[in-house]
Amino acid sequence: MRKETSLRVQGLKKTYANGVCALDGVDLEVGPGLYGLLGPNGAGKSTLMRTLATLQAPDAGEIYLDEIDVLAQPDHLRKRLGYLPQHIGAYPGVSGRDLLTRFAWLKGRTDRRERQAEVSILLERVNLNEAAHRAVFTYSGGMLRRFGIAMALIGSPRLLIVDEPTAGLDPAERNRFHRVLADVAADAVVLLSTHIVEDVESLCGRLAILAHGRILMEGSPSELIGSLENRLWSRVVPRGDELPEALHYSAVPDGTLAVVQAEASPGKGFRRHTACLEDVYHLALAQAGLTGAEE
Ligand SMILES: Nc1ncnc2c1ncn2[C@@H]1O[C@H](COP(=O)(O)OP(=O)(O)OP(=O)(O)O)[C@@H](O)[C@H]1O
Repeated sequence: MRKETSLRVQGLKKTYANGVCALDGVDLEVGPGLYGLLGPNGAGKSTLMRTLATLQAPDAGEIYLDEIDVLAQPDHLRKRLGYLPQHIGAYPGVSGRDLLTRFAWLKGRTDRRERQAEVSILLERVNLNEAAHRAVFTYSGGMLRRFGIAMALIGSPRLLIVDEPTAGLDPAERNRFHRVLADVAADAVVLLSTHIVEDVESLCGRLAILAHGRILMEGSPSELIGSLENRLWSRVVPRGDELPEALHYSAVPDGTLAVVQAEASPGKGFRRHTACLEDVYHLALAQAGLTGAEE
């Protein structure tokens, strides 16, 4: 039986040459299953993902995979890593099966029969069997993302890093993609970076909220949501009326829904609001003195 994989990060810091501090002392502990990394644009998610994938070095901090020091021994992680970046390049004319076969060869699958068998299993797993003969550049956005997962899964990685995978996917493709990820997470550590709160709420056993290069909150969706129980109120403010100060606002057909954090009702027209992960996300940003997207 495989030993359970775990990833541990301590005090990770990264400041780019232009002076932007993208990681400001990140601590994380991630076990098997799907772990969500949620944060606004510019929070430092991709920097953290690239650093964990050993594609760039941090200025300070430590990364351990299964108690092995990754910065001292990057090959230990690389041999066990599957990485799906934000963008997959285009490969004109090459079919899905051929491209995957080439990547398998590059990853050291030198035995032809084993390579072919692994490629077939992966195409099946991401539901691309029927499109395997088609050129990859004809794939839809969703098919491309699933193809990316198949590429990342060559060699059965124990750590899969997935950077903002569902942007631009229609609901059916998003669901298909989620099922593939959940299936992979059954026996690997999957780190999913996104700014789509619903993806994390429905998929991830644990999550961290990152902003300005710092972890603001960490826990399971139910723990984090539970901490807001009976503390939220909401009111639909008709269009044109003055908005109350609120944790966050969203457009609804009759005007604007204002969600407020308060121990007792903040005023006329407010009702108890059932907390969801989006409320937690906004609270984390508000407590850090931030709102929505960062400059
Ligand atoms: N190579 C780089 N050189 C200089 N600054 C960079 C570089 N890469 C990222 N940054 C800056 O570092 C900060 C964090 O960027 P990063 O891409 O890690 O955030 P993110 O959370 O992935 O954002 P997004 O959701 O928009 O992709 C941003 O302010 C960004 O402009």
